[in-house]
Amino acid sequence: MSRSWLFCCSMNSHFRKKKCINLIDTLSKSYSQVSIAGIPSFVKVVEVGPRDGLQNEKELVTTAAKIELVNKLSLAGIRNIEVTSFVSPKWVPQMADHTEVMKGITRYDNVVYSALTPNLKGFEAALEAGASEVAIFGAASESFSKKNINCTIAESIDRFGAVVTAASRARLPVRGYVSCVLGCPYEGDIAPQKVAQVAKLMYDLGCYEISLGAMKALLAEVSKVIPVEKLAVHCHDTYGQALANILAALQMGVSVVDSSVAGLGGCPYAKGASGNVSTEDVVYMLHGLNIKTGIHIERLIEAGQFISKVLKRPTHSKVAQATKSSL
Ligand SMILES: CC(C)(COP(=O)([O-])OP(=O)([O-])OC[C@H]1O[C@@H](n2cnc3c(N)ncnc32)[C@H](O)[C@@H]1OP(=O)([O-])[O-])[C@@H](O)C(=O)NCCC(=O)NCCSC(=O)C[C@@](C)(O)CC(=O)[O-]
Repeated sequence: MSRSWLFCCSMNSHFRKKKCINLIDTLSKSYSQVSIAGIPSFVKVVEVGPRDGLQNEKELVTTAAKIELVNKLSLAGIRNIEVTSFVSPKWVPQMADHTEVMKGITRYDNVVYSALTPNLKGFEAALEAGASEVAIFGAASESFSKKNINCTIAESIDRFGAVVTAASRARLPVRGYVSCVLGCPYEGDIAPQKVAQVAKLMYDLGCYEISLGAMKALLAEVSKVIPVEKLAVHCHDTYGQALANILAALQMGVSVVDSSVAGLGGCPYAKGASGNVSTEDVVYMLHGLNIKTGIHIERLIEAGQFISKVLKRPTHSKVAQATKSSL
């Protein structure tokens, strides 16, 4: 397999571009002989790049570039895109243009355009701007909750309750995030039982899906209180373990994976947390496992190249790097 790859990389530029993409497909298909028991046949990929990926950028990314990124991701076949967050611009200046971005994107019927909403004020603005889904975001760590949304876990559940009630009235689905599921940058280890407790509170409020950092022990605990088909995994690649965790989660029956194009991202209130796992690498692995996603990897790589150029930095996606080095 690696020999074919090297061969591909030594071909002339135009031919190489097309060929390498084809080779990605060929390589992916060749994995289809590898069967792993219990993994799902389709995975829903939730693209968080425009929100989680960009929120921590110091230099303001233009509204036009954000809109173009979302449009490119829609065209790449992504069906769930987290477009922005309706949070305080004093807390996250990069997301201050949430309304313009949400209103400026081209909408496709079969794509869900979601936004983070920490409280009722954020929810009302997201609804007015046309979000098709919202997400509330809590934490399994008291310290992180305080740093990130300026309230205790118990207070956050009260605020989220108000958002879920309003969303239900407006018939908008609500997704729930639990941060710090594999440890907290301020508190260190977090017990899986604590994660399960917070996840259950959010699930009981009415979230249709709960997104977690992945890991076997953790999923075993949370899936005791929430059906596994209602769980999603949201991995940052801080320790280079994201794909391994995602694979472990797939084997445990999880079929929703969050990721960020070009591996953009990091939470501004999580010290040292590097980017999310890149969507290109996740999709490449999934296709390699013969799991369907509906995503066109070539267009996805182009979307990643677009935003990396805007940010003037190389992509973090290994698949995009490998493809680019052969262009
Ligand atoms: C939650 C608050 C607002 C509380 O912040 P606060 O200061 O406690 O809020 P407040 O209710 O006291 O209001 C203070 C000011 O904020 C305004 N305000 C109040 N709410 C909003 C709103 N929704 N939109 C816009 N403005 C708002 C409000 O109107 C007021 O304005 P002022 O009178 O001073 O001019 C703040 O802490 C905040 O915005 N935090 C967001 C932090 C954030 O976005 N973090 C990153 C996302 S989480 C993440 O990345 C993790 C995740 C989800 O990806 C999963 C993972 O990777 O683990």
